[in-house]
Amino acid sequence: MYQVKTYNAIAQAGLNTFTQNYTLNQSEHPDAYLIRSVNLHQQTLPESLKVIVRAGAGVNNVPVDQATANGTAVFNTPGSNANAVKELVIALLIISSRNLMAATSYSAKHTEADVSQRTEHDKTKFNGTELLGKTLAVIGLGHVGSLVANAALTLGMNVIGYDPYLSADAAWNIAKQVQRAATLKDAVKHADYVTVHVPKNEDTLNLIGPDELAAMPAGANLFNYSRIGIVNNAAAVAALDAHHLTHYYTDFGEPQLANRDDVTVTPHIGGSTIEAEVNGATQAAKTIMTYLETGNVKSAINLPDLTVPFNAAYRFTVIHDNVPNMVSQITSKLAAANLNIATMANAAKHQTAYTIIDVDALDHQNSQQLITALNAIPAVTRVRLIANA
Ligand SMILES: NC(=O)c1ccc[n+]([C@@H]2O[C@H](COP(=O)([O-])OP(=O)(O)OC[C@H]3O[C@@H](n4cnc5c(N)ncnc54)[C@H](O)[C@@H]3O)[C@@H](O)[C@H]2O)c1
Ligand SMILES: O=C(O)CC[C@@H](O)C(=O)O
Repeated sequence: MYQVKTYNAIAQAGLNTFTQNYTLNQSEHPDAYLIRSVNLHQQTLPESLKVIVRAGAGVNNVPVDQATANGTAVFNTPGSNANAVKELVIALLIISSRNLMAATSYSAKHTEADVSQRTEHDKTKFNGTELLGKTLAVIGLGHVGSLVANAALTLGMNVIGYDPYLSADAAWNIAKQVQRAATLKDAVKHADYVTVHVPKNEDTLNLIGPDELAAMPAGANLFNYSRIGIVNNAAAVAALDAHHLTHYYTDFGEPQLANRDDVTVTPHIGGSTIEAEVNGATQAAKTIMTYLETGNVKSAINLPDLTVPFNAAYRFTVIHDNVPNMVSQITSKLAAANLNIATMANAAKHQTAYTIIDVDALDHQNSQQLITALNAIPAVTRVRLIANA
């Protein structure tokens, strides 16, 4: 029986994906965490923990280095909530261009008689502009950014994209009418609207700072539905005070953003739709089951891709440092245990490597000794033995 610990509100429909081999929130020694936004940075990860899956995109709340040192795989659920963010950003573009916040609350301030007499007179106060023909800069063209860019094209906008790290797979998702900018400043220099869809990491902290804001034309509107810290909020507030920026929309609050008519803070609702929450939880549950039951890895944050059909009776998986001579050290332990290898595969990503070894026969004593011997190799961080179900 595998033990899963959940944090945050995880959609029940997703949790229902787990088979009867899984129990939820019943053990002090979980094999897996299924999380959303909980901050795990203050936590010491339990030794039992083999995998963390973030239902959603951002893993900045996960101590990935600590997880790697603990031999814990980290995954997210790429794209599971991208459509939800796209729809929210498109809604905000329309809200922003048509002055809809003020216009839709107009009648609440008036009596019935007022409303009937004054609407025609007051309508001029709510004049807006159209998105047709306006320019949108999309910074980051991954799961969310590509959907936003394509949707904005259908509204008749000129779309400029900037993503120096765009993967070949992601590039296939972007309509050819999206113009490619060579630099971030080039992307924003004619933009009426700028929207940021990049991961939060050391390189993207303050990605939109004073210089990038200054590069935007006067009157631009800025959207941060990625993470706090990617836009330098102090610089954004200064640009609003100088009336250089018209409005700043973000999903992430901070005291300096409160009580301003030119700032809209939504309460981190980018991925908060029923559909996205079910998608994320379902994808996360499947990822946990695949990893725990087969050891196969696809698109982990801290492990290389390695998928081997599981046809043998038993599988050893070994997470280890990416250093020379590991494969021969591992195979020598198997040879010492008199084990015949049916299949073996190894892959590396950055400082970490991963080895899968399948064997057809194994007795209990043999297996325990072998696990101890493999764990004794200094660069090894996690050894697992999986019996084929
Ligand atoms: N508000 C929410 O609730 C919500 C929901 C989903 C995602 N997000 C956040 O949105 C962001 C994007 O999510 P995603 O699913 O599209 O991620 P993704 O990994 O699919 O795409 C990110 C893209 O950013 C690009 N990129 C990285 N560094 C860059 C840089 N310096 N300049 C330009 N591009 C850069 C990458 O090449 C990639 O194509 C993440 O920060 C994620 O946490 C927020
Ligand atoms: O769990 C959430 O609602 C946040 C989702 C979002 O921030 C993400 O990174 O996917």
